[in-house]
Amino acid sequence: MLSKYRKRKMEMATPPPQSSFNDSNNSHKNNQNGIVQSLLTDLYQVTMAYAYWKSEKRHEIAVFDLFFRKNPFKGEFTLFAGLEECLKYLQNFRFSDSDINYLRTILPPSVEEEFYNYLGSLDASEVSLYAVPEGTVVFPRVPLVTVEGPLPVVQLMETTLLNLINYASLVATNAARFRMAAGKKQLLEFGLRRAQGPDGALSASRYCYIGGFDGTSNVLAGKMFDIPVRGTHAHAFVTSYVGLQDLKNRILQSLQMLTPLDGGSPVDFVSACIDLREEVCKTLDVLHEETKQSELTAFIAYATAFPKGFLALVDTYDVLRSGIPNFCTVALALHRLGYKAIGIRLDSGDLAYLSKAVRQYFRKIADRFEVPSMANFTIVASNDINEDTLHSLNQQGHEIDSFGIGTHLVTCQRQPALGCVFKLVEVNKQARIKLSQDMDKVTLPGKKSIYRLYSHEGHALIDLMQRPHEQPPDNERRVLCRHPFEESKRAYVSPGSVQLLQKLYWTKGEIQEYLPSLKEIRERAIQSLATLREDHKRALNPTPYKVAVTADLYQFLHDMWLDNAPIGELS
Ligand SMILES: Nc1ncnc2c1ncn2[C@@H]1O[C@H](COP(=O)(O)OP(=O)(O)OP(=O)(O)O)[C@@H](O)[C@H]1O
Ligand SMILES: O=P(O)(O)OC[C@H]1O[C@H](OP(=O)(O)OP(=O)(O)O)[C@H](O)[C@@H]1O
Ligand SMILES: O=C(O)c1cccnc1
Ligand SMILES: [Mg+2]
Repeated sequence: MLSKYRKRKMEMATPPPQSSFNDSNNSHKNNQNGIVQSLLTDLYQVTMAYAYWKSEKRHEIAVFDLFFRKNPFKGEFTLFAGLEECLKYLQNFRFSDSDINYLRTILPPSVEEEFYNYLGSLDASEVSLYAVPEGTVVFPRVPLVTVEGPLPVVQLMETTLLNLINYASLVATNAARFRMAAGKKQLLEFGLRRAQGPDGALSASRYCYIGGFDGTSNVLAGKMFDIPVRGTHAHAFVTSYVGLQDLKNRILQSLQMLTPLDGGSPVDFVSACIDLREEVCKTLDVLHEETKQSELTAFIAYATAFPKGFLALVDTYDVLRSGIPNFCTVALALHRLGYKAIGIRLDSGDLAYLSKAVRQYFRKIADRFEVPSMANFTIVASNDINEDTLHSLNQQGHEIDSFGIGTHLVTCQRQPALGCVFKLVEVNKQARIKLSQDMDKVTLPGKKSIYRLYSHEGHALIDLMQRPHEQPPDNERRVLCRHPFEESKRAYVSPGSVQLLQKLYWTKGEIQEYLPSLKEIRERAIQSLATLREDHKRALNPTPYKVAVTADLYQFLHDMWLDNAPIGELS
């Protein structure tokens, strides 16, 4: 059954009626982040809009490309994310009376009143937005989004669109890298407490899910985005208990009694655990005096509260001498009442060594008590885990089933920003170019059609940009693909299949495409990454994926470059 939040999301896929563009309250609509609104921009966009308006450029039709120049994390791929938020931003794009009143207070008094009337009349109905589908793997210089519309209007959108895409794509890519490192193990995002503010945290939960995480600890993200929420418990829970006496009064009030799964009379769960403790310790070669009774108390309390979901944090005192014997004691007592404990979490120490040792202990318990499933208790690991830790753990061998990852994932500590830019490529059908000493920063002028060429085996081979009037590539024809800047780098490609990368997502004030659920985007990301050869995805020194232009676009670019580059004078 669809949850009510999912249903709301499905409704969002249908564009709102035209009249909704003029609603006065443009935030909190369609589940959109309330901070995302027209004023969430840099002042210079507004001042440029005024200067455009004053110089009668308001009807000029501009085309801007949004792209990045370098893949993050020393990798050779990026996952594109944030598109749905961009479309919702376009739906709501409008300056309210209070926005305009505020702008009056920050712009100079010389700004003409007529400009404010103009701002008040703006919406995104004359704007068209083309984009690569969210969750697609993308590469440097390829326009992820192309926006066409009146020059001042599209200019006003630059910063917001970049803001919505930069972090979303960065953290989704980070998550995808953690996913590749973790193989099929469960990945949980635990970043809320470490993220860059509440909005950073919500974005992280949402886009890590797209990138391949299985769930989040962030409850609000679960509610808003229909992401599975998961969690264990903290050290505070363990250290808050002093000993079994903490439970004594409660026993009298029947609070630590536990009813067997199949019904029947409640049993004294504390005594059930105490009865098992000696034998568990003997099996694990631990003196029962070494186990912390306060920890056992905490575990009993947690298991009584969640007999079907008992997972214990075992590293508060000593994993092997206390945490594991105490966990096994409670797990066996639960088992005798028909319940299955889930497992344990390790949050310190050598996670490879400890997980293997813990697995051995579980096997001993499974053998001794003849409960084979106890060998397979889930082992969750957390504590400052990053991508390299995952690779290292794989090399060492480990027995971890699930990773809880916070800081490194959501803060993208290894590379805290993706450098997406928004560059003008055409005005009134005339191509524009931005030159730079740095070749990588020269823009590709004009509107472009973008294709992904696949091998006969289905691997992505190359992304090809061409001028709009050129014949699209097809699998009947060998096509010359050129490096945009380096003359000697070129190759003929005979594709097995060809995909047009960008779709028209927004025009005439309406969303044009079905907006997939997060789960569907996540699925697309998995499929899109699967088309990428392993050598492009490997962690160390991956092979760059080729991004090319046709001979026609190459010529056009270089002619424009020469036309626009000033000729120096030596003296
Ligand atoms: N087997 C391992 N191989 C590589 N890295 C590991 C391994 N086990 C743990 N780590 C990482 O090593 C670091 C250990 O950090 P640190 O020494 O601060 O933690 P700790 O002392 O074990 O625990 P804490 O300080 O949280 O009580 C963590 O980043 C953890 O993810
Ligand atoms: O390590 P991260 O990848 O950020 O994952 C989240 C961390 O948050 C929790 O404890 P917290 O760090 O708040 O306290 P602790 O380190 O003292 O256990 C949890 O136990 C993890 O260690
Ligand atoms: O549920 C957990 O174990 C959890 C949640 C957030 C941070 N650290 C751990
Ligand atoms: Mg920690």
